[in-house]
Amino acid sequence: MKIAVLGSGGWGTALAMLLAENGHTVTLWSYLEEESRRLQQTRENPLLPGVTLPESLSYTWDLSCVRGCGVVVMATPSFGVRSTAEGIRGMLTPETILVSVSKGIEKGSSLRMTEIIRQATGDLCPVVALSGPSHAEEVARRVPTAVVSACPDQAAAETVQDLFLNDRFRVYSSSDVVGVELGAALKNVMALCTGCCTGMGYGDNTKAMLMTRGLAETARLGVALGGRRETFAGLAGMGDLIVTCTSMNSRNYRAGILIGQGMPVQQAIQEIGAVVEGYYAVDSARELAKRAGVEMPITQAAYQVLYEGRDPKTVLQELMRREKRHEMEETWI
Ligand SMILES: NC(=O)C1=CN([C@@H]2O[C@H](COP(=O)(O)OP(=O)(O)OC[C@H]3O[C@@H](n4cnc5c(N)ncnc54)[C@H](O)[C@@H]3O)[C@@H](O)[C@H]2O)C=CC1
Ligand SMILES: O=C(CO)COP(=O)(O)O
Repeated sequence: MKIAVLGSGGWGTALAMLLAENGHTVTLWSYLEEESRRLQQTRENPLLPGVTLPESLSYTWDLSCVRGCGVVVMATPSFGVRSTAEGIRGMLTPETILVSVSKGIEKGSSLRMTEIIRQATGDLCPVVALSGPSHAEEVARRVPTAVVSACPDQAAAETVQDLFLNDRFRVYSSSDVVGVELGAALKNVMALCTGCCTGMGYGDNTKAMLMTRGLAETARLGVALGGRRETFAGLAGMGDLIVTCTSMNSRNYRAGILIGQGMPVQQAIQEIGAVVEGYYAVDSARELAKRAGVEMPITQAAYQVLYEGRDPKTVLQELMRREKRHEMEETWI
């Protein structure tokens, strides 16, 4: 299969490697010409240390590489998804399958990634979300990993499942694209929160509390927006939450640690040197929650720290002092 991967950050590069190793003809598109030239010359991506890119990969910074591709993988940061999708409109056919691997919710519109792609490309092709606990650094090193391929069009989800599957990358299929995409976007917010508490010197108890209650509020929003409750117990929900809130590979978790240690938010994001999606998602998630009438106290707390400059210790104290509740009093898995 001829495949274009759009976005040569850590994740786009790791997935292009995997698809090339699965025998596909893969072109890796970079947003910046110099990034593409550097990849071609060095066959290394500094975001994936110690990894050599396969010889069979092709590189370009020209979006017309999508012409004639059976599958196009959208792997830019969430804020670049709309413009990249608009750039390939007119080069697709109804048979093309688009795969979204970006994790976020668009600022302003509060649309999920597959919704943006469908809108920007004229709703011509099926759009599959591929998500789950999968740090690029580990996938590139062939560490056994499992993800989920989600689309209401089951045939498209299964085509993508087959393309990516191999003996170190296991892919499940799902029809719950809403649940899968919201789990992906919100776990980044929770990783910023758990990182922040780690940075402030709190321990494993605090981390487990935020992860568990964070998943509860994520599922509450997801179900209100049409996702399935069970999805949040799966790879794109609990699975990705675990990997992102516990790994030093996580950009969100590491940014949270720096913020918890007292570094200003923008400086912490700069310091990470790769996209910190939770920063963008928190604003849109808060907006979605408001519209759906869903309570999301941890997301709200994250917003106050990230956008209003409030002291994280005070915000955590306020979370702890909320009115007492029954644990299972609301929608839960
Ligand atoms: N890195 C990882 O382990 C994983 C990342 N993801 C998701 O994949 C997406 C991409 O993440 P990474 O590869 O880590 O990002 P990254 O930060 O490594 O790479 C960003 C890339 O985007 C390009 N870029 C910057 N602005 C752009 C724009 N306006 N339009 C298009 N491209 C632009 C940069 O040139 C760079 O190549 C994110 O949504 C992330 O949440 C998902 C699973 C794993
Ligand atoms: O989505 C990811 C792992 O599944 C990557 O998480 P970070 O963006 O926090 O590194």
